[in-house]
Amino acid sequence: MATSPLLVNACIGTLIAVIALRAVAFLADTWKKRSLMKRLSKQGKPMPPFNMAMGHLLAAKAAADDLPPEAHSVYILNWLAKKYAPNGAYYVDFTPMAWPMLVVTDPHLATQVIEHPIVGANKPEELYAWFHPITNGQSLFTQNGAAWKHDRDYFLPFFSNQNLDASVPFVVGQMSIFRDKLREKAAGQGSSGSGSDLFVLEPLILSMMNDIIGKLVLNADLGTQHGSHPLATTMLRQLRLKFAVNNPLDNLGNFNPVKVFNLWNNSRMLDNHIKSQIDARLQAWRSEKTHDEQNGFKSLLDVALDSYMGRTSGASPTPRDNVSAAFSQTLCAQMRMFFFAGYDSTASTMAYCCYTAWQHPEVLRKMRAEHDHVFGRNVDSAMEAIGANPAILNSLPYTTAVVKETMRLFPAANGIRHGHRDLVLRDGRGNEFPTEGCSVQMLHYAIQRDPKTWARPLEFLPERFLVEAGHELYPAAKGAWRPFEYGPRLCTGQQLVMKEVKAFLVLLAREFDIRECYGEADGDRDRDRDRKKVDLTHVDFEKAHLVEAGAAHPRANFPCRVSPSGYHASTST
Ligand code: HEM
Repeated sequence: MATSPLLVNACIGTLIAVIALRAVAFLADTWKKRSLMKRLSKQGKPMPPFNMAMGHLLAAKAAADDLPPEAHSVYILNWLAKKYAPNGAYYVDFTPMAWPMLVVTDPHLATQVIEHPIVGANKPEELYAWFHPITNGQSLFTQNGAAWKHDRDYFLPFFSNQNLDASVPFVVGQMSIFRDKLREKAAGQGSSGSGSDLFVLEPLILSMMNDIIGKLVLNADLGTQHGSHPLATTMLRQLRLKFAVNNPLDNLGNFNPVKVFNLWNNSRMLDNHIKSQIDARLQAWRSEKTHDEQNGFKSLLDVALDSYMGRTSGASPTPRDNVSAAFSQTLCAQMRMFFFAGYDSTASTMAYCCYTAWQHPEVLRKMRAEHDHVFGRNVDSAMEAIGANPAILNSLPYTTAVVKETMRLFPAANGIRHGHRDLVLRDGRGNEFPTEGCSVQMLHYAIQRDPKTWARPLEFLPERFLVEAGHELYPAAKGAWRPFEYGPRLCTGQQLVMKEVKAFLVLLAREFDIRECYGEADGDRDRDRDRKKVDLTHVDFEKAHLVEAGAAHPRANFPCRVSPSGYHASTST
């Protein structure tokens, strides 16, 4: 049957109308944002050179051109801050790549943000689109108000110290598998005779963290340290796609239909995996009704199902017997978020600890001595000791300082809030920074390397976290160290992270020597570039500078060689 020309015309007409309407809405929105920046610019507020057509995109391009090719966008913001934010904050508008922002690089101003009763608790709406490929729905990262409080209550019991400590034996068990892999590498003694063959460390850490978080969050045995698992590989593929381009001007790639399809397809696969795990845990929950309570820790998913089904919630007198479709959808998005948040930034922090600690022999010496002191000289028994008594991890002040100093220099994330007309930030000299109409981005990288706050800011000095106020190394401002942010929206996983990273260092520090091999790994890259050297000036000369891959990660996945440290042999005399 021939299609009616009228119908075809109607379809084409509708399509054109939809496209036109979207274009008009887009232009109106861009105009509104540009007008705000123009007004702020006229008021003399600090910002890069502005024009109505391009906003600050040309300034971003100038910054990006000055940076190594893969550098994380925090370096663009930091580069602009050095030029345009003499008083600790500046405005930028990268629409349509990002939304108008007040970028804060001063801890006093950041403290005003998170202490504000409205702004301190509110995330910008636009963040939803950023997280969408990862979560496919609202999650604690993006929710606000009653919805955020309501959902958060499902998950908080998981993060009790008691439950986290109960998970530690499992965590160290997975770390031991990772340790065995490093032993194999170290025993291999590569062709150079100076440690293992060159390899990239971060994927091994990511697999370990996948397995840990798969269990802690989803009660699933992913086994990625022994082989691949579709949940982990799909999440990784999704992150790679999302961050395939990191020059702000290249982000137009998001309009590429193939990329859009692949993002959608990965998202569908992630939903299927998580939903089947929710169903599996629901079945387990039902059958456990007639069995004993679980021993040990409870996974985040089990905790949430418990709360929802009314089993542990005094608020709901009548226990439910099934999950609603709406709750299932919410839970799926939250689980996707927790899976990502749980493994990605922690793995990055662990890789950075290997980069920082092993480059500083004196730091390594002190950390090893602390481990000897707390665990005795038998390296193998330390993990058992931690499993048997997780609280022992609280007796490691120097190791804690190493982790904190690493997170100061290489923060995996940032803090962001939604501005409000009631909040105008004020610095000590009376400069004012209205927040209405902007997201307020607290740039951890800049705040944590600010020379006004930190003595010798680019040096790796764990001692700064051990000295008293008044000491030269003591940070000169409250809120200067904020990798987990502060206030009501601070990181829910902070305690878990600290336990995991400290255990990780106890596992590695005395047994291995780890040598970063960026120079060697870059040999090929530099040859490809006709030996044109990559300029590291604006990434503070860090070979392992941050790149965008979910959370911020060390460039090139941290190429290194490992070898047995011979530590105890050398200290036994
Ligand atoms: C090194 C590891 C981690 C770092 C550096 C980190 C950093 C952060 C930061 C900076 C925020 C606040 C964002 C903002 O203020 O806009 C945050 C929020 C959050 N983090 Fe983490 N995180 C880490 C690991 C984890 C882990 C292991 C989990 C859970 C398993 C987790 C769960 C969350 C959640 C749920 C939020 C949102 C809190 C809320 O708004 O209620 N994070 N994280």
